[in-house]
Amino acid sequence: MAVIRDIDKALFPIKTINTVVKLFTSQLEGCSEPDLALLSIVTGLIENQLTSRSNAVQLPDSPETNVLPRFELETVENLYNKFHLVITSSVETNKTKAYATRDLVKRVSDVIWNSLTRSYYKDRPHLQSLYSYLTGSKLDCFGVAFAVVAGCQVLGYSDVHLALSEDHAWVVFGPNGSENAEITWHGKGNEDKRGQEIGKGVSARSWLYVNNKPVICTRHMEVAALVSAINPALNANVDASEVAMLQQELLWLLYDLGHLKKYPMAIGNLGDLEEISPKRSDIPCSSLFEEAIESARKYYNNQHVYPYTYQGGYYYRNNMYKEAFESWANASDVIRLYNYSRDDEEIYKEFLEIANELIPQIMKAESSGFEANTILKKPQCFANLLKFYDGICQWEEGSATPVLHIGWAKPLVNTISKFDSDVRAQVNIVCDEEKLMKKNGSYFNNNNNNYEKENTTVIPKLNVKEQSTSNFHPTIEALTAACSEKIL
Ligand SMILES: CC1(C)CN=C(N2CCN(c3ncnc4sc(CCF)cc34)CC2)S1
Repeated sequence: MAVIRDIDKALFPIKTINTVVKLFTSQLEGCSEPDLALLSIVTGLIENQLTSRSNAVQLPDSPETNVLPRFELETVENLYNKFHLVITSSVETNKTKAYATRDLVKRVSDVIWNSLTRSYYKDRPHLQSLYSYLTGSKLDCFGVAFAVVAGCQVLGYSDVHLALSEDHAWVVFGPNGSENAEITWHGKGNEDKRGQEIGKGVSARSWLYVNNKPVICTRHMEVAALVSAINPALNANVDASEVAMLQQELLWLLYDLGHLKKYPMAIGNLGDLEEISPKRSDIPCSSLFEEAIESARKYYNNQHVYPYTYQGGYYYRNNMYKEAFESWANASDVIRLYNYSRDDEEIYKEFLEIANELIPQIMKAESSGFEANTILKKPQCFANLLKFYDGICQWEEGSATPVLHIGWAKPLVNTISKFDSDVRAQVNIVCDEEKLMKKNGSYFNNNNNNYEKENTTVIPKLNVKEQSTSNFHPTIEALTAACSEKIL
């Protein structure tokens, strides 16, 4: 029989957000390993109760007094014991080995996989927690990965950990996490590769596997992943504010304990929540977005895109268009060195929205009134715009699947031609050859981490004063030339 510690039982029935924070603190600080199953059941229970139709929208006042519906210990204990039973009854528990094996990890994945509802809408919200698994036999792709790691924790394999890219999850296991395995599906209509090693072939060059720089979680970072995966959405437009407040309080707890240092997306999630409802005046959301970028540069050799799109989105929402262009150019600087593959739809949609929705809206806003400080007069903005497009062109280069199509060209030409020729004439990008050595062995195989060395940044040197040829992708070269002849 599984046992929930007495110190945690004393916190039930849970009635306020602060009590949940105390439970997490007790798990994160008070014991050797936080109990993933317990914490996922508790957050899943609260999220599902507060985002289901039956719940009227109530405005919370504060974590201390914020009243939640009562969550009884018995409810949690029953689900907790059910998970332990599902796992221990299906996988032999005469644990002999110190480390997990590929066979063991695959068998735990099979237990979860074969107990899911036959067919259901996989992208529905609120399918990420063990509560969803245990009460509805439904999990999304992240939820399956998390359940497998929680299952391996139940079996006593402390070497099995969650590995996270920006759009996929798998596990590492064995001595120093030297082994890895797929344990869930990815995307639509793709055969799952469960049990296999992580992409060795072409997929290793796709953004989906972040050039072998995934976030490798500790148990505490797996708690950060389950908290990040909390979804406060009541519907497409409204969030349940108590759930959002709970997520924000738990992310601050994890941040203050240092467990977000190597987790850029969790820092970005906290930044988004802080922008909506600031809780810590000493740490503005803008500095959280910067921290996420610094973390990705320091620990993941700047191979992650989302830290820059978190920041770009923030600047865009706050009408800081010059800064948004710089963030998006930096995002493009990351994607340029990957090969586009069919597994990369999520980041494709991200760049498509920036290029064909956000930037055109900015150009419209900037060329409507008599903006005194318009970005249309700023060479730096034009330069970052070209860098943005050039990175996408380079992303396409050498890829089996094309990225750009005519739908990209119209907004692109429209945007470039909004800048006067005298402004465009001031721009010159001197690209660093090493940076452009795309796709040959050295960049993808070298381990010299350009971002670990202090202040060593390998980025195109931007010199907006002198004239000189640039090494743009031919498409950008042609478009820029066409602009100069005012053909467009
Ligand atoms: C700038 C954005 C469009 C805003 N939200 C973004 N995300 C929301 C939160 N996301 C995440 N947040 C924390 N951890 C993870 S692990 C993962 C891969 C599947 F397991 C995704 C993800 C994904 C990215 S990127």
